[in-house]
Amino acid sequence: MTIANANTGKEGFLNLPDNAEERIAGHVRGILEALGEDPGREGLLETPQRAARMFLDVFSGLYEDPARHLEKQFSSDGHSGLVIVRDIPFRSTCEHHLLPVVGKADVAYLPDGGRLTGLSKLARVVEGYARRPQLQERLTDQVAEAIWRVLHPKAVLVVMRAEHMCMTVRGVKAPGAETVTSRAMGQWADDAAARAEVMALMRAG
Ligand SMILES: Nc1nc2c(ncn2[C@@H]2O[C@H](COP(=O)(O)OP(=O)(O)OP(=O)(O)O)[C@@H](O)[C@H]2O)c(=O)[nH]1
Ligand SMILES: [Zn+2]
Repeated sequence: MTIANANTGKEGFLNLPDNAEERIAGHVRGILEALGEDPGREGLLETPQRAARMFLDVFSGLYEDPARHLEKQFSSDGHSGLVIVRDIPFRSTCEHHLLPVVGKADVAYLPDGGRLTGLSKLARVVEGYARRPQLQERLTDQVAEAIWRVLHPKAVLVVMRAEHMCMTVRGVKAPGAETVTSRAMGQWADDAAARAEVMALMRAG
């Protein structure tokens, strides 16, 4: 499915616009010129094209549906306990400043007696949504909602911890400040004690 804005819709993704790399490179050249730099000097000659490839790489999640990774499912063979994959590293980009966000995600779900997905698929979903201009809150919601929608579990909990370079290299300059966001769905949204238990397991040594 293709929709107008991948980050305002709950599902879907964009088509890569025509000549995207060339157009981005032209704008990067314009930024360098506006800064008073000389885009013709040796060190900057290939920078517009290189930066364009970088943007297309870090925003590649706009052009895919990350939830599709969860469609690869298999039988739980009777396992009815929860599944946690923790400390999944991710890199995203804050949509306000276009600076990196670097962090870790803990993803947990309680299978509904039947289907499991591959562990790596949970990391692929995080990666896919992270590769968009993001708010950490929206990223957290998108990962939780994709698992809820595709796997139909009894419960989902996603916790993300990240450092925002826009708070580190500029502005308030608070290196080391960590932003923590969470989204619980299903049983864990309603049951605070169960949610606390999962959070304790996420952090257990
Ligand atoms: N809620 C939320 N805020 C974010 C995220 N990433 C960046 N921000 C914030 O977005 C805000 C943008 O605020 P503005 O006042 O418009 O921009 P600014 O003048 O550059 O703000 P300062 O960073 O305070 O200098 C800042 O407070 C950032 O810290 C995020 O993932 N979630
Ligand atoms: Zn920012």
